Amino acid sequence: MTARNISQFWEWGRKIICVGRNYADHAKELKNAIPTEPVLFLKPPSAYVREGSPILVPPYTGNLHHEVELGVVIGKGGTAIPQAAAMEHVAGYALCLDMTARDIQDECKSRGLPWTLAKAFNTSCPVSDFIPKERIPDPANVQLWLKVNEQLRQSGSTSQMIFSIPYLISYISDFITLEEGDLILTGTPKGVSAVQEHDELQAGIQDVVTMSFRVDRQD
Ligand SMILES: CC(=O)CC(=O)C(=O)O
Ligand SMILES: [Mg+2]
Repeated sequence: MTARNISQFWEWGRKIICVGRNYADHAKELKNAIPTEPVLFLKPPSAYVREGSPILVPPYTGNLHHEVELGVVIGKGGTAIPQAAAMEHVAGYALCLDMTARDIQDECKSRGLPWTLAKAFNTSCPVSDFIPKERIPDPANVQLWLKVNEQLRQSGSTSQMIFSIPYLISYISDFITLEEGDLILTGTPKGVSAVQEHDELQAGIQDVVTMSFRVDRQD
């Protein structure tokens, strides 16, 4: 059996745990309350898409939004991980998009239903190459950006997060055991907006990584 390599964690079939409303400026732009505890939801591993393949607009949405986010790749699993030990469980990072069918999410919210079809569809998690932990020595202070057709839409620092990465790892692992290869999406800063078929998205983490994706309509 060939050994698995964490640098291809998206092929492992592990969980994607997403944190919502972790930036006050984004919570405000969507007129959501500032959370007092992390808001969590999941994407399946089938949500991953890599550069070279398109982001597909599901046929049931008319308002697909980009959300650029720092992803944290778990290298060592655990349950009830104390905050003080949380960073020992991190193998590295990835730049991610939390693609969101905003119209469907709004409808689900108003009807008290889960966000699954708004957040967990195929290609809803574009992901960059794996970034080893050493390349981002201070994940609490890196700049994320996203452009649509060369126009800057999102730019924000992870220093604006409401809940820190150690807090999130500890909080999540109290309820959901973390496993090697899991990915945590840590929330998006303000500037989310709609994308259309044929748009070109580019995103980056300051001088660490960039990635590009084309948007296509799903047949
Ligand atoms: C309202 C949202 O879609 C929450 C979310 O995903 C975020 O990043 O914030
Ligand atoms: Mg998000």
